[in-house]
Amino acid sequence: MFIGIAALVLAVGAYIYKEGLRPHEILTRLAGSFAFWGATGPQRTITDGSDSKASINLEKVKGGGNGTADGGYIAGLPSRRDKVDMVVVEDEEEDPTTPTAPVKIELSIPDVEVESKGVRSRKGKARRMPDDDSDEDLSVPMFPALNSAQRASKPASVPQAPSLVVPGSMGPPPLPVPKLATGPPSLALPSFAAPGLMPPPPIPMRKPAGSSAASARNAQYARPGGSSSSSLGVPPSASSLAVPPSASSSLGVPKTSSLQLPPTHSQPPPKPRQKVILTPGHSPLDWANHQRNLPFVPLRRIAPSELATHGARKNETKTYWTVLEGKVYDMTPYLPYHPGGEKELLRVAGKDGTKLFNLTHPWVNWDNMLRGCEVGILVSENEMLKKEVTVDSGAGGEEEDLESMD
Ligand code: HEM
Repeated sequence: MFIGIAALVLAVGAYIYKEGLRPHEILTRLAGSFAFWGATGPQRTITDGSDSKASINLEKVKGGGNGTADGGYIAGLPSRRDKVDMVVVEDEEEDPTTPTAPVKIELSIPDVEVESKGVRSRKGKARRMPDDDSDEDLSVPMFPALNSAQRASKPASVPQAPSLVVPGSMGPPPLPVPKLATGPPSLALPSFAAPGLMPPPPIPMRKPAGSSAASARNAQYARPGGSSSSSLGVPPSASSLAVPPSASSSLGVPKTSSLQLPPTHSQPPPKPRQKVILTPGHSPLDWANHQRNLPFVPLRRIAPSELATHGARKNETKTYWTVLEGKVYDMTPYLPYHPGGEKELLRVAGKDGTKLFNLTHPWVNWDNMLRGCEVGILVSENEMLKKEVTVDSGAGGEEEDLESMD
């Protein structure tokens, strides 16, 4: 009896020392302990009168002299917390001071959301709660509570039943957690329980290629025969980082190097700029000023045959026309202002230049730039013939019809 009391006092002292409790905290916990031990019979029943958020925090108060590592019984510390943190069950046969009868702790908490993860014995082995009358996971979490990494590695807990029974002698099967020290009582905490010595979080594993949405997106860039860039998840834009063949050969990089990204043929290599040196006074700003001073030309219908007479060759008119999206422009005054040079501009003289224009510089606002150069709209030969018939029959003027078409 005396030894038992001494051991109890030692355990309490060690517990207070370990927890660094202040006097008022000790009193609070003691009060909780008395309330817990005040239960009668071998079964300890803790009932929270409230109907929600009631919980119990069970901690060891008696046993081998330290808080968690070696022996001792459990102190129930009812509190208003949301979770049951731990239930530590003593191995009865190792502590002669405790009754030999199995001790059952029953928590009767109606309508309480209790999250429990497991039961840890005095030797540190976590035990699963035996299947109760329900198939829910009733195990209580170990103390200290699992860290986020440990929680993540466990299956999600299910809501707890209002009644929680912890048999003292017949514990649930052990959980795969590190074993606690079983030597003489000491204040040494197990590695996973020591503050600041929590196991590091698991290293995030990179998902295998092909399983993620990103790799699925990259799959569309994969070459037909399959390429290393798709399996590595390298976006096609990264191909610009590849060593060009000429450089790699001069650097002595073997062409079959696995480090070299495969060449992509999705886009042709960019052409070097072909801007010409314009004669002074022919800058874009000069053209803007010059365009304002161009004489107004009444718009009219123009057939392809007439357009062809304003081509680069066999041109007696000495004016050069082109068509952009159905509009006929006399680009003669613009020739010396064209940043790409007269020669390039004359490639579309006498024909529709829309396609070549858009292939070269689709960003250029031709409609604005050539507004003063517009001479008419392109119509087919048939339409020109019809119109001539109409004009001959005296049904209105040609220019009026063109305006109504606009
Ligand atoms: C007919 C109306 C055209 C207009 C109003 C026009 C206007 C322009 C303008 C404003 C630029 C400078 C673009 C810039 O700096 O970003 C330019 C550049 C150029 N244009 Fe045109 N252009 C025309 C037709 C053509 C055609 C038919 C060709 C034939 C391929 C052509 C070939 C070029 C070239 C090679 C450049 C130099 C591109 C560069 O800066 O690298 N242009 N043009």
